[in-house]
Amino acid sequence: MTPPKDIPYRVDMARSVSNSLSLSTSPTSHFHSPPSSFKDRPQYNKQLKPFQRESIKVLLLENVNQTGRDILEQQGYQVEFLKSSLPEDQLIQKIRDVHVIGIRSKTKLTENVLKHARNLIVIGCFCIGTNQVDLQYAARNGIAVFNSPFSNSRSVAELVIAEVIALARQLGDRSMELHNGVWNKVSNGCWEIRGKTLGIVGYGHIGSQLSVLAESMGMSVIYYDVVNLMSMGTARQVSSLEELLGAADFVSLHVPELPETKNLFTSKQFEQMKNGSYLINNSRGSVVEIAALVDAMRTGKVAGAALDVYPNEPGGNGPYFSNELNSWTADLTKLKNVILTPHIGGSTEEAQSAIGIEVANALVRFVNEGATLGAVNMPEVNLRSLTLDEPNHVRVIFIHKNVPGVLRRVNSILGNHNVDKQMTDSRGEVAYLMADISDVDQGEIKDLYQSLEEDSSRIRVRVLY
Ligand SMILES: NC(=O)c1ccc[n+]([C@@H]2O[C@H](COP(=O)([O-])OP(=O)(O)OC[C@H]3O[C@@H](n4cnc5c(N)ncnc54)[C@H](O)[C@@H]3O)[C@@H](O)[C@H]2O)c1
Ligand SMILES: O=C(O)[C@H](O)COP(=O)(O)O
Repeated sequence: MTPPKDIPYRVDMARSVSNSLSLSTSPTSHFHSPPSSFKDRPQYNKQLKPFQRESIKVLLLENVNQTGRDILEQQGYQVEFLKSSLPEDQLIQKIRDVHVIGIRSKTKLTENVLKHARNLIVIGCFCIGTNQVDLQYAARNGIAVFNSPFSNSRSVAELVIAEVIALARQLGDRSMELHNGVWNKVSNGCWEIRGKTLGIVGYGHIGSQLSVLAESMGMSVIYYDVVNLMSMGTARQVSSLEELLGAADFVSLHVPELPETKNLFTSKQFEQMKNGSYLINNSRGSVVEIAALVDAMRTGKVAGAALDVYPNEPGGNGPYFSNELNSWTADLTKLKNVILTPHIGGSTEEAQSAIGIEVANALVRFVNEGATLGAVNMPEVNLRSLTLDEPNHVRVIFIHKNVPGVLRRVNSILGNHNVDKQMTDSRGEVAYLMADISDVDQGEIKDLYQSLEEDSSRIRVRVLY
């Protein structure tokens, strides 16, 4: 593995550089050991060096909204912005030096990519889903991951409502025909949605929002979820997916990508659906086996489908939706009453603007203050504002393996100073300690840092001053 060059310390713009220590890496020092085993990593071999906010390098992929870019640039960070995601080899090159990366649903931050990220401290998913990131690997290497849990939920729910009506009225086909000069006025197989039953699979942020909208348009709503939930309005939770499929005229999927939701819909589930019902998938492409859907539509079992997500999706805009990407593409695109959209469920001005603000602010709080509130892979730890303007105040962040004896050792190190406040929490194998300490002379910061670095439980140390 490649060595880390810098560990981002908080930059205190008010402090003169001459007051600060500096951190540089020897060419022989190294980086994280294979995280799964938490093997001892070679120790960092460096001198403390504070760097300015301007030292923080941020890579934003996939056209992250301007709101998020503005927030990060206003901090003085170096922000590189790209409109699309990157293939793995290019991503590995780019991720080597950055401290922060912002992505959306396309960029795969696998172990193979992350192990090259020698300076990375935080990942921002400017979307809801985090399935594209190896969250465990990131946590075990002290890399926090943030997302925006519900800023695009309403946008997705509204799209589903549009799709329910569009499928019921075969709008896609009629529009396509007229674009091709064909007048085809039909009522056969076209329906009102009033009084029809919508079956929602996954009743979380999006599913429950959809429930409210559907009821307000006169639909009956049933839902299936693996947890017991409070129903919105007069919606009713059913006890099995099979029960839902046997009763719903429209089935809409809103589950996350998980091992349990992979191919949740295969020929068995299509068989269980009502004759002439409709399927809508705005969740993840892995949830539906498309070849089975194609079969179910050819037999007429399913009367229409709207898909926004696919097993393989292109990394950027262009003529890439072909059989090369997914072998069933040609079959699917020939079917009648199939609405295909390019993963735009959350793509509205409102959603993208809100996500940009939410995730960028979380990144700034983490980089500048170490706060992990809202992190999806780390314990949530926060302390009230830093008092670094006061002389000799330091914030210590110690991300470590969740094993016995660490607090005793760490507190004996911190106890040489005055611990003003401290918080620690753990999540699985990883624990996060944050402490504000005073009575620390500038000359003592290096020793403090190195003592923590040398602890066998250490995943990552940051000293903000
Ligand atoms: N198309 C898009 O642009 C778009 C936009 C936003 C989100 N999404 C996708 O939609 C998913 C759902 O979003 P959300 O915000 O509603 O998530 P959420 O976490 O709020 O809700 C998901 C619900 O699914 C339930 N669930 C999990 N496994 C299940 C299973 N096997 N069977 C039934 N229910 C199950 C959970 O208990 C939870 O209630 C996201 O994970 C994301 O992948 C897509
Ligand atoms: O997870 C999400 O929020 C959606 O899938 C949207 O992803 P996107 O930001 O890549 O459009």
